[in-house]
Amino acid sequence: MTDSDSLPPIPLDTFACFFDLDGTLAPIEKRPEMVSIPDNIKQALGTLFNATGGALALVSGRALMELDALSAPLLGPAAGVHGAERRDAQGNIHRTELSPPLAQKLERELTAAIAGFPGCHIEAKGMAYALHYRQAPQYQHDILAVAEAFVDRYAELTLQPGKCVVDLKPKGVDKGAAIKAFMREVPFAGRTPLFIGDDLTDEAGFIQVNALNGISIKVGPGDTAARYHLDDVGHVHLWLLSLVEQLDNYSIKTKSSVGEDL
Ligand SMILES: O=P(O)(O)OC[C@H]1O[C@H](O[C@H]2O[C@H](CO)[C@@H](O)[C@H](O)[C@H]2O)[C@H](O)[C@@H](O)[C@@H]1O
Repeated sequence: MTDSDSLPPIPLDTFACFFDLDGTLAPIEKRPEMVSIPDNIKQALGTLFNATGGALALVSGRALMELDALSAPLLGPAAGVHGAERRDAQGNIHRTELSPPLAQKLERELTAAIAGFPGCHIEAKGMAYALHYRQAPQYQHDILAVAEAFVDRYAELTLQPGKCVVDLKPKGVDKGAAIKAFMREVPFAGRTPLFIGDDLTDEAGFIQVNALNGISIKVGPGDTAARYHLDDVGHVHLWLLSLVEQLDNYSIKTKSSVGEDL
């Protein structure tokens, strides 16, 4: 791992960029609905989207609809729910779904199972359920026990732990598989992948990107497969803005050298 000053140069015209959201583009908040991405960072994402020829995607544990709302006006390729839903560059949506009766049953049963733990709440994402305990960390073990019991009962599900949360998601779904799918498609194919994230769900993405000789960046502390490191969301923002600035400098230089030739 290296510190924020040691990230390699990223020639955007040859890179494909994948960004996690919570804890990476936006700081962690008490509740999911309190999160926002600053306007200048959304603008930077738009600039990077153009500079990569559209090879830029958010890859998040959140539902796709929420990703779109949080990153608007950007509306490009994206993967939500840890990769269970993915919008490719053509706008086609690929979903790993649970049957509607099973999804409704699970939501009912999970809501009942955590009702005895005040401060904990459930985030239903269609094919996955996040059990949040940030407001009541004393229930961490109880919430994990609930999640494990459901995984034992329902063969379709697997656990995805995260920051003060445990997700129950469909088996076979992870951020590495989502990045792999993007990297097979235009305009991602043939480029060098870069993925930046902060949490356990991002580790599958780091492993995939390392296997493709890309750049994996972990935000914050903790064991990781990522090869590079940024300290926190503030450093992620500064680094993104520096990538945009490099583009601006390049275009100023290009314009002035064109001017000299005339
Ligand atoms: O893959 P990500 O984009 O990082 O999404 C991971 C989870 O993020 C959200 O939960 C986390 O952020 C919340 C807001 O800061 C925080 O309150 C919570 O404790 C964190 O776990 C989101 O709500 C989940 O659905 C995502 O899976």
